[in-house]
Amino acid sequence: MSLLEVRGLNVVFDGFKAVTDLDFDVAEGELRFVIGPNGAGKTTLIDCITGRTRPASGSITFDGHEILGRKEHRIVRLGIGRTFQTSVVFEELTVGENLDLAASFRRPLPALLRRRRAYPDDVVRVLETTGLAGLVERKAGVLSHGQRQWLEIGMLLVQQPRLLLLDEPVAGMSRDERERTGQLLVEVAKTHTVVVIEHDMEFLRRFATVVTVLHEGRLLRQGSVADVQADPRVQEVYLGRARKEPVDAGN
Ligand SMILES: Nc1ncnc2c1ncn2[C@@H]1O[C@H](COP(=O)(O)OP(=O)(O)OP(=O)(O)O)[C@@H](O)[C@H]1O
Repeated sequence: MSLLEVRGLNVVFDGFKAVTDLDFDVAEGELRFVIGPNGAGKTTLIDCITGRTRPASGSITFDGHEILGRKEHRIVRLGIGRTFQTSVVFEELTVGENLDLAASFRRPLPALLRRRRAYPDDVVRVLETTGLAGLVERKAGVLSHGQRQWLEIGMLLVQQPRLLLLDEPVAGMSRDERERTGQLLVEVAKTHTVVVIEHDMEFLRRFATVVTVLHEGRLLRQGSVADVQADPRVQEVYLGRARKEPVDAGN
């Protein structure tokens, strides 16, 4: 049984079919990449999984339980965390405070109200995983773009989700930042299941194993990076429509 199973998903916005008959499976421990040109339905898929958008029909099970129709905060509590394309950090708080606040989601109220001298173990662990330990007292508002993205991933990790859904985590990053992010995702995927929406083909070639390609709300292709790049339909979709980044067959 897959950790996440999407079956026959259909999403309609004012008569426009954004997602059509989509099946999508992710096994526990996978690091899965989802690509597709603008408007392919990638974010809509994540919105359905997280309870933000209600589909017209279909089924989504997480660990065998139907989650369609559940409220967003209940889905978070089941262990599904997501990042957004826009940032959600508190700029006036430090890196440590942002993580502590995110972690407090799992703590009882008395622990929240008590002033602590040191950060709790889960926060310290995530500071190390994300490479932000040296910036713990830095205000989030002055972080670089990459550091801010790592903080957001950290804010998910302290909530101990089983499944992380990341929406374009390397968009706007420098080459170095992309490399570090890829390594972070590989590290995170050792203990979590991770689904990453990403356009950057170089990043995919470097870090992806299985890639799901969506196009106009449907599953176009799923396979290894090499399979996906060699598929003429995928090339057509990217070369013919997106024109942003050709999917070349070689490397
Ligand atoms: N709330 C909404 N109301 C109406 N149409 C919507 C809504 N949300 C998404 N859409 C439409 O549904 C389609 C799929 O959008 P979605 O954001 O899922 O695409 P995407 O693959 O994530 O694209 P991008 O790479 O541009 O983020 C698009 O045509 C979009 O305009």
